[in-house]
Amino acid sequence: MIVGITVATLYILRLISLKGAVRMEKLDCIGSNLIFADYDAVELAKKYGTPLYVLSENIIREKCRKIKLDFLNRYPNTKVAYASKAFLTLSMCKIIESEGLGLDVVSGGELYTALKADFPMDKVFFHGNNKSYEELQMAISNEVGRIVVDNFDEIEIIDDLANEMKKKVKILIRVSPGVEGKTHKYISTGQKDSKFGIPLLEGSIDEAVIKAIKSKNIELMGFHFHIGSNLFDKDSYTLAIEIVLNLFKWLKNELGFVVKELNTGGGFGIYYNKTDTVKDITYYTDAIMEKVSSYCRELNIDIPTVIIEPGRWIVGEAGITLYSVGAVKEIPNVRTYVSVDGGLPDNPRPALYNAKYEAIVANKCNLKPDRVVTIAGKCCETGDILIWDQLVPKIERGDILGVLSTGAYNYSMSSNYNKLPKPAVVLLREKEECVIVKRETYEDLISKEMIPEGLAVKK
Ligand SMILES: Cc1ncc(COP(=O)(O)O)c(C=O)c1O
Ligand SMILES: N[C@@H](CCCC[NH3+])C(=O)O
Repeated sequence: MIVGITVATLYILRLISLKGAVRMEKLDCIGSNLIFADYDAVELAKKYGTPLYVLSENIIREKCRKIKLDFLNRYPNTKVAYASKAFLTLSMCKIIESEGLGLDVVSGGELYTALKADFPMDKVFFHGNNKSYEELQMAISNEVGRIVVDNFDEIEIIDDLANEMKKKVKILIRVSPGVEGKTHKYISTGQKDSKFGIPLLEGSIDEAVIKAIKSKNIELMGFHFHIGSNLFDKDSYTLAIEIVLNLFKWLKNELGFVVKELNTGGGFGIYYNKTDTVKDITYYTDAIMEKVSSYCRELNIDIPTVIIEPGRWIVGEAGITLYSVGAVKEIPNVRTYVSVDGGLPDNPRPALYNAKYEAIVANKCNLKPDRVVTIAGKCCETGDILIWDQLVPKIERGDILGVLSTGAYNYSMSSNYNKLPKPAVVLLREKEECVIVKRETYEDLISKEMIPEGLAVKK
């Protein structure tokens, strides 16, 4: 771990940031090397190889603590479940558990990871728009805190399974409020035309609610919505809250049913690049809590427990990915491609969502960026471009590139396309770094493959 920054370095940093290279928060520069969360990025790359996912435990914990301070401690009857799809390993479960937060899981595999990490099951929210019988059985037998039901069918299946297993299952019903998130189309979920949740505007919700209330095996605790991901405006949350609270009012008046919980999902935006105007967490949470309490008062209904489910906000900025630069190809008057030793398989977000990242040349952070290049991955795909236009200093084979804000939905969405082994994940701890996921080997890549006898070629 590195301690102390020279005045000269700070001056250079200020110069670089003034030139608009990258936002330098959590980043420093000592000599020529990039320091991320107090660790020398070049040394990490040397020690563990590249590509390498690097995650700062301190930053994750700071985020958890901020959420506790600014949300849980300020508002009674609130809960936070970390959306584990953003990044989930056994170690991450331990961090989240020790910070006292809950966990949102969305598959048998995520639930299995939480179970193996001994995560308290009563703090787990089990999501999914197409949970299998096996997954539901797994969730019910392990007594997860809440199953977040996505469709009418699922209520019937849970009812039957709970009856067989002699369990009483606490559920939330996920609704789609008909509010579109201002984000990439592929990560907007709250609109009417969505595969997630029961549409509120169609009346089909009444049937689902009545079915759940009537079941002796189910306890309907409340409702859930998630409008979308990487949102920078609060208005979509408050609009959705109004719509869902009207349902609460209807349930109270028509069925005498008092809703106890409202889960308003995740989706709080983070810093990826200079164009993002990042908001404090309180921008969202204060608006959510203000709307819930004022609108409940207006409707004369009880204020429910409010649950939020941030994923990216907790882990996204805690991660960087380190790559080695390989081929540099200049096409005069067109562009310069700088290829790195990873790409789409370790970060599919640029290709999937046109996500815009920023990078810094980790072994040359003291040099003034003076040219614009395109950072390409090594996959056999034209679309495997990590960053289209990145300002860098002179860059060449052997340089180390750090791509920022890769803590969320990079490792968790990684693949072995082109049979590239997945990178290791290194956790930067208070005193020393630890490998929390080993780098895959070529042997790992074929470890599950089998050759049927008849295919053997005689030699
Ligand atoms: C139901 C649900 N909750 C929470 C999240 C977390 O989203 P984010 O990581 O953007 O906070 C997601 C993912 O989009 C989700 O689908
Ligand atoms: N995978 C998405 C977020 C999750 C969307 C699921 N509701 C992303 O990388 O931004």
